[in-house]
Amino acid sequence: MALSPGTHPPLRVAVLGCGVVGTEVVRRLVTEGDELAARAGARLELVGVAVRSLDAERDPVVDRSLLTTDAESLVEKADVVVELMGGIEPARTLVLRAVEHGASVVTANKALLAQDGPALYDAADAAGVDLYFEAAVAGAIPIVRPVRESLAGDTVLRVVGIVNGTTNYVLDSMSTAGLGLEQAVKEAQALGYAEADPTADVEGYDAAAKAAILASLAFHTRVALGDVDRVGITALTADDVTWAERTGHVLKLLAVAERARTAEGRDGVLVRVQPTLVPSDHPLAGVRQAFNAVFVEAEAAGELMFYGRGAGGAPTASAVLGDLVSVVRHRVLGGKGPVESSHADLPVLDGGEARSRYQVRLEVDDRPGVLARVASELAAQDVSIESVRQTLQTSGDDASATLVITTHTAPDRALRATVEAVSVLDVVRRVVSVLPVL
Ligand SMILES: NC(=O)C1=CN([C@@H]2O[C@H](COP(=O)(O)OP(=O)(O)OC[C@H]3O[C@@H](n4cnc5c(N)ncnc54)[C@H](O)[C@@H]3O)[C@@H](O)[C@H]2O)C=CC1
Ligand SMILES: N[C@@H](CC=O)C(=O)O
Ligand code: NA
Repeated sequence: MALSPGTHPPLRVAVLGCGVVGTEVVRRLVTEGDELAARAGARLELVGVAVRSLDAERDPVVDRSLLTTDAESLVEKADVVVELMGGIEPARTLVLRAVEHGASVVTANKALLAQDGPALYDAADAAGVDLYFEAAVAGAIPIVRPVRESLAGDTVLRVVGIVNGTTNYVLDSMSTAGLGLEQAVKEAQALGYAEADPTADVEGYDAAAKAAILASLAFHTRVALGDVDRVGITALTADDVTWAERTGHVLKLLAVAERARTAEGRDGVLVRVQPTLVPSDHPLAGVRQAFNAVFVEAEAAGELMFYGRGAGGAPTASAVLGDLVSVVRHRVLGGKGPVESSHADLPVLDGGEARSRYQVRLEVDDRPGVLARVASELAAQDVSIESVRQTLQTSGDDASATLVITTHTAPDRALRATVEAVSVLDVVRRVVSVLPVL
């Protein structure tokens, strides 16, 4: 059956939040109205835009007569609610209220989904409406739909990605333009990439929320923000970036979600976000500025890679509008999108079970026997060394050396124990950094 906007009454769309993404969603609703109607099978009538302030300066594309500060009443008169306010409350209450009133919901709010996803899915399921959230992970990149639908017949083994545009922009600027962290974050904010509070970006919470969503979809298991082992980028220094380059790597904040088996044979999933050394010839090393990329490894499909703009108003609006057309098509033709799939219910394993190669950088005394003592601590934990690089520094009479040790794959737990043992050796002045290597 062909979709015809002429035969279906218009569907009422409410937009909650008119910031970076909300403004771009409104723009496309206004400028692409005919085309969207033809694709969706009904006109999308924008019935209101919930804002905090009616007087704030706004892009002229936003019709001021549609603005309201009464979001609660707005959601009650909509067929589809597009939540772009961010944060937990009042977004959560408004989404639930929308669903209770029979509206489908499209949201970009990864923080809310990673905290309260199951309650929202349950409510949408009970009400027989759609909950779509492509924009919540990696902005414009289609990744939620491929994992949730295209790979529904496969077994996903691992998902590895750069899923936060702000931190990728910051690390890229530190490496290529020599910017400091603070200045780079300011630029990312000005470009509309950062969260309202950029701490969510630089401390890795935003990437962790996205990792939790991807892991839930990929492994048919509920994974929440608190299940994700998370390290942000705030402790990284210009020196870390330089050393990464010297050793043939690029520093990236990576999200990794994978199936794993413990030494005792227990199956589960591991989900972590951490600064990682990516070999410079790896495709993820070439992901620059605020771009994102996600690798998916599945049993039958093999390796898949998704790349594109992970942040910014217009790219994110693209994903929101795609969802909007999908949920409207369901309204027009009947039917519903996928519901939550959490039947596998795998345990989320402790981060200590993760296995990786590591690069450990130490500042040590420059005297005979130092390397042997450090190496024997690694051997004691069964961590084997792949390579060692030593650089001498002299300042007056003081001679020290930087030791960069790359290990073979080792359990995170063993690596941590090794680093602790090494750090108290009298010849070791400082453990400068410990980073996993992809
Ligand atoms: N900016 C980006 O690149 C991306 C953002 N997202 C997500 O999209 C959502 C929106 O992000 P942005 O547009 O960047 O944020 P923003 O901070 O630019 O916009 C949010 C807007 O919502 C308004 N708002 C907040 N609470 C409100 C309330 N109670 N009532 C009415 N209005 C309220 C704020 O005043 C602000 O104008 C967030 O969930 C964010 O995580 C997702 C992907 C990319
Ligand atoms: N702040 C986020 C926006 C997109 O999700 C980011 O920087 O990636
Ligand atoms: Na996406």
